[in-house]
Amino acid sequence: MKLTSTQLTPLLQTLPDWRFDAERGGLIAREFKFQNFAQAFGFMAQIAVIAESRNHHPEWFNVYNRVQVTLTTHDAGGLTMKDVELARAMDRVAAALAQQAQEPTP
Ligand SMILES: C[C@H](O)[C@H](O)[C@H]1CNC2=NC(N)=NC(=O)C2=N1
Repeated sequence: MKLTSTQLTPLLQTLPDWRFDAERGGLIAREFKFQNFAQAFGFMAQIAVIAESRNHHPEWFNVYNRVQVTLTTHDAGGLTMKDVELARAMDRVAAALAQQAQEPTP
């Protein structure tokens, strides 16, 4: 079910790296930047598994180490909790990859 603006406002505050855009009934967008293509593609591979299991899929665009993501729910004509939850999963996976990149190789 499409989130109302009253529901959306506090949820968007929990997604500070995402930009809300009112186009197409409402969408959120974020650009992720990784160390290289392998890490960007690793992110996409992890998210692909999650997206498939939830039957909720991102719109995204990748060039080298950048992944530009747009989330919306076409079926609902705007943003739903599925988008919020997928955004959270993306933030979590990207943060974990950034963390791993910091660690010295064993
Ligand atoms: C037919 C299929 O269930 C629908 O197209 C699903 C699949 N994944 C989806 N993903 C997203 N982001 N929005 C949708 O509305 C959507 N709908």
